[in-house]
Amino acid sequence: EASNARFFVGGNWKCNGTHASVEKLVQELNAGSVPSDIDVVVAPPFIFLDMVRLSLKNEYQVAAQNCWVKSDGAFTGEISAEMLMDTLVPWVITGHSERRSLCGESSKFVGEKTGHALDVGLKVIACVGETLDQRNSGSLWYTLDSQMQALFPNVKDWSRVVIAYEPVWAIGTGQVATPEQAQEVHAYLRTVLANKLGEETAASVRIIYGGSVNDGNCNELATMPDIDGFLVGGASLKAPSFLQICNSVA
Ligand SMILES: O=C(COP(=O)(O)O)NO
Repeated sequence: EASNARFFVGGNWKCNGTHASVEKLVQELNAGSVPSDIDVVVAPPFIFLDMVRLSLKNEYQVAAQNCWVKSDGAFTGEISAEMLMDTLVPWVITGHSERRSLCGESSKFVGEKTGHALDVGLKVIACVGETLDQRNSGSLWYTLDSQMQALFPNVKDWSRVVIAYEPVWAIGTGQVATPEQAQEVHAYLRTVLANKLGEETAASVRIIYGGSVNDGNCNELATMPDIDGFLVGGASLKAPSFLQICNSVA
């Protein structure tokens, strides 16, 4: 049973970086300090994962931004969960909305991928979130519920899962969800978990918010009872902002 820190802050670097910029970012993160009682996990592109894992100080952990749904084999271009375990990468992000939209990943596929990653031994940040159309057309709760229900048949060990709520309309737009909007969805996700797993397990699963988080809006968001941290995109590429966000949740 993983003994999880109460709060979790992830940094999703997405498809960004050069050796030089990654080296600089790692140096700046190593020069900074983060609270010891939170999990801080950065997700570089695959090609920089080993370099970052080896050069980041122990206060930080690393994640892959994705992995394949099956074990090693004839899957050209894919990286397997087994390879991540073998290279000592403990975390993986699954179901990011950019992969759902750009790579056609269905909730069923994300559920299977999440289950496989956990079965292999990884810890998973599983992403859910609605588009603006889904929110405005009244299918917000249906969308979130179906994304969550796809996880349950595959996930056996919820102690190694973090749920990231990332409204698509807030990702990369500067239009952050209000604390009330985020709390409303996080509370709903907590209820979905409780209905399936019981209150105790539901309370132990970190539900983190992502979508235009920055050092100016993180403090108010962090005060919400069901927001257990963040999954930060753009602001995670700037060490001062990311460090400020990490220190806002403690
Ligand atoms: O996709 C995101 C959020 O990105 P931004 O912070 O750039 O909106 N996290 O995984």
